[in-house]
Amino acid sequence: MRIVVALGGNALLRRGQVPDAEAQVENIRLAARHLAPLTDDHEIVITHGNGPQVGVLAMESAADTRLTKSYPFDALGAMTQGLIGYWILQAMGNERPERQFASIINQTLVDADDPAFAHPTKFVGEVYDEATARELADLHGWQVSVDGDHWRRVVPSPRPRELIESELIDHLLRESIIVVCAGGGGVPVVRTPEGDLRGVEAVIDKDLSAALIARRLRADRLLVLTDVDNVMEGFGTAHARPITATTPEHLRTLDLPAGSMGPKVEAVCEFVETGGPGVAAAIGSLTEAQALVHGDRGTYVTQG
Ligand SMILES: Nc1ncnc2c1ncn2[C@@H]1O[C@H](COP(=O)(O)OP(=O)(O)O)[C@@H](O)[C@H]1O
Ligand SMILES: NC(=O)OP(=O)(O)O
Repeated sequence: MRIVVALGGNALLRRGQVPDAEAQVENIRLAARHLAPLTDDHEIVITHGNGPQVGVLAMESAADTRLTKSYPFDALGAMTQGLIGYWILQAMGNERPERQFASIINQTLVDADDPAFAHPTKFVGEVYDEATARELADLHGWQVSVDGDHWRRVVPSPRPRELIESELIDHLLRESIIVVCAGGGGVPVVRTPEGDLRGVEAVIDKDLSAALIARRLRADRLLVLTDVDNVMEGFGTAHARPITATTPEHLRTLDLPAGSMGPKVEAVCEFVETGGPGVAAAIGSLTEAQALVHGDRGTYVTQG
C-alpha cells in the first residue's frame, strides 16, 4: 500500500516543552520507532508540522538588528523543512539503516487571492498571556489571537492547491525511497502572471497538504497521527465518546475547533471523498500507527 503519514506537531514538541533541539531530536527518535515498521511493508510519505519551529525562527529573525526586514515566512518555512526533515531523516535511518530516505524542500501552490491572506488563523510560535502577546504584536507588527487559554501569534494559512514537486515524490516512491516532504504544509508559493513561482507570507496547514499529497499520489491511506486515540464526539464534556469506524458524512456533522481537530477531520474527509475506491483515512495516536492502517484502532474513515 501507499501511505501518507501526517506527523502532528505534538510528536515533535509536546505541549509546554521548550523548543530546544535536544528535546525535539528525542521526540522524533520515539516517533521514528513507531513509524519504522510501516516502511517494512508499504510505500511511505511523511509530512510534518512546523508551527512552533517557524515561530522560533521568526523570533530570531525579528531580533536580528542587522536585518532591515525579518525573513519572510516562505523562507522560514523552507528552513523548518530542512531542520525537521534532517531530524526525521536521521531518526528513520537509525531505525532502518538498510533503507533509503529522502527529505525534500518542497513548494505548495496557493491562490494569491485566497481570503485567508486577510484573515490570519494559523498559530505559530509559543503561547503568551494576553498582555505579553499584545506587547509583542505592537513591537513586531504581529497579529495575535486566542489559542485555548493563551494567546499566540497568527499568520495567514491559505488552502494548498498543488504540490509543485509531486511528480518527483512519486518517482522517489517508485524507487523504494521513503520520502519526507511538505513539512509545514510545504513552502507557500503563488504563480506570477509571467508564470514564475514566488514565495508568500503564510504557513499552510500540514494536514490539508497531506490530504492533497495523498490524492495526487493516489495513496491508499492517509494517517493523521496526533496525541489522542480517536476523534471524540462531545470532546471535553462528561459525555465524550470515541468515534471508531465512520464516514465523512458523519464527521462533517461535528462542530470542531479550527486550530486543532478541525483541519485534521477536514483533511481525512477530503481525501476519502475524492480518493479512488477502497481508500481510507485514520486519525489516531502515533503510538498505534500500524493498527490505524487497517482500522483496528483510531477513527477510521471510509466511503461507507
Ligand atoms: N473532537 C475532538 N476529539 C479529539 N481531540 C480533539 C477534539 N477537538 C479538539 N481536540 C484536540 O485536538 C488536539 C489535536 O490537535 P493538535 O493539537 O493540532 O495536534 P497536532 O499538534 O498533533 O497536529 C487534541 O490533543 C485535542 O486536545
Ligand atoms: N504547518 C502546520 O500545520 O504546523 P503545525 O502542525 O505545527 O500547526
